Amino acid sequence: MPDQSPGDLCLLVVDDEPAIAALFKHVFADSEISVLSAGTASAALELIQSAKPDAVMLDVVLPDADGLQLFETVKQIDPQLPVVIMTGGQDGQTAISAMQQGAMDYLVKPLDVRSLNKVVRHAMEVRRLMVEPVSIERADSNRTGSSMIGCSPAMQEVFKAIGRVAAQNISVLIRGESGTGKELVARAIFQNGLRKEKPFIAINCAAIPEALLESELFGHEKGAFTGADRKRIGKIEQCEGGTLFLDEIGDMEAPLQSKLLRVLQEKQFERVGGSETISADVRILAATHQGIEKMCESGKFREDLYYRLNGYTISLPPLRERDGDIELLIEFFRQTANEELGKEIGRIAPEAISTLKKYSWPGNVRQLQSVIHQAIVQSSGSVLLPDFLPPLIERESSQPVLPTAAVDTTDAEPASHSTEPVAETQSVSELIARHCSHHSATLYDDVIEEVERELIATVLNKCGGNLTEAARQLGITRTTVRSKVNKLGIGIRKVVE
Ligand SMILES: Nc1ncnc2c1ncn2[C@@H]1O[C@H](COP(=O)(O)OP(=O)(O)OP(=O)(O)O)[C@@H](O)[C@H]1O
Repeated sequence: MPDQSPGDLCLLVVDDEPAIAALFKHVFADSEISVLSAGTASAALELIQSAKPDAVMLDVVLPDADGLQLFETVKQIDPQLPVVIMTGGQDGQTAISAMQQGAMDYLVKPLDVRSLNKVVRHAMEVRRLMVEPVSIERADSNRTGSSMIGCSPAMQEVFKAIGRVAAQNISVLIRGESGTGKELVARAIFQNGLRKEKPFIAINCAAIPEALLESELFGHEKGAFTGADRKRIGKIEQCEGGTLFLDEIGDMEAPLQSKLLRVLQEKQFERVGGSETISADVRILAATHQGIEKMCESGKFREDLYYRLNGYTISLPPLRERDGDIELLIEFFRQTANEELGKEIGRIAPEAISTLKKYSWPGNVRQLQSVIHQAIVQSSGSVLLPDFLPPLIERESSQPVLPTAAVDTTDAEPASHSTEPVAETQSVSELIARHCSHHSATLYDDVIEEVERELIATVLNKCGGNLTEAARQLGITRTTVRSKVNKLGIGIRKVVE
């Protein structure tokens, strides 16, 4: 078995054709994913128990067993292990049966590197969401998984609410601005719920175009629309008995809202283009950063669906309203960034902490995490000084505090905004020189990330925070702009969709 470092992910490829395993080994050669291979079902079962892979690629035809039978056994050993079925073009029915039995996805041979890469990375993320424990308020050094930190009264209420609601089989609506920790809450509910041994599937409704979202959720029959050359099993069917997390539910369009309502009320649905009624036993957790009540008033969101989803609501406060949490989170992210980057920044200078505390954190915890990470990348020495913080933080913190009404709030109408580029005006060569002077081992990623952050913030600023217009000017989709804003922790006071 290859050496595996603790943070490494492990993929098991089960196929009797050595060329297939060789292809996977080649594709992930320089990555954090180590590839193990098995040519028979019995070898696969042994490796699943001994090496505990994070995902399995499974050929349906094996010399000593039928792939689908093996899949059933794998499910009994570990029902949360994502399994991707690999089939020849003519095995369509097998792939469908596998999906109905709960396989995560399938790939048709000959495999193409792009879709293989995408499916494997998705499987790893699905596994992470299911098994990475979310511990509440424990930031100790033996941590494995994500911690949810917070000592503020508002977060204490959130922790209590998670405890109250997790073991009840009801829908939960999780509300809060972007980056406040909604996904963490969803995972904590799942992990403490009655369905914790069953799958947890997350779907970001804003990240998938409407037409695809319907078939992603409900599946489709062959010929349901142009391009539907095979029957497809949707996430609701795959998630049978489990928990489905619908992130950004406010972005779901009306026809889909009706279909989802039926799943909640009658526990039934039909695949796109199908007439067979399928029963659905899923617990729905939904999240939104939008003012759903206003969307109900304006007819954009079905009121009956809102009431159904809102069996219980957990509202995450924005970071700027969490007294005491910023210091805890700064310390937590200092430790995690040190571990991740192999740095030894022992403490954060009191001036830097006070600057960070004065900032309004429109991107919430995600933005704070990104700022600390970025500052630690750039720091030399053992103390993080204010000089290593992005200029925007210093600039805003030295100004009088803005009234709360001027910043983005979940229920506010899209209005005025203020999006600022993160870095001071500088030439690209200055930016590169600055990064080079930190002798980082992630120079490429650091520079590209800063350029991306600067570019997107500048264009958004120019477009008055209008994501659609910014996307048009940048030549990328609105979904991509939005996910970059989140990922890069770009501070926006107001997003205009
Ligand atoms: N209380 C917390 N303690 C530690 N880390 C946190 C906390 N809240 C959020 N985070 C971290 O911040 C990042 C963003 O959290 P998460 O994705 O859960 O936010 P979100 O509200 O779902 O965002 P979005 O609406 O943009 O999807 C994650 O890396 C998460 O681990």
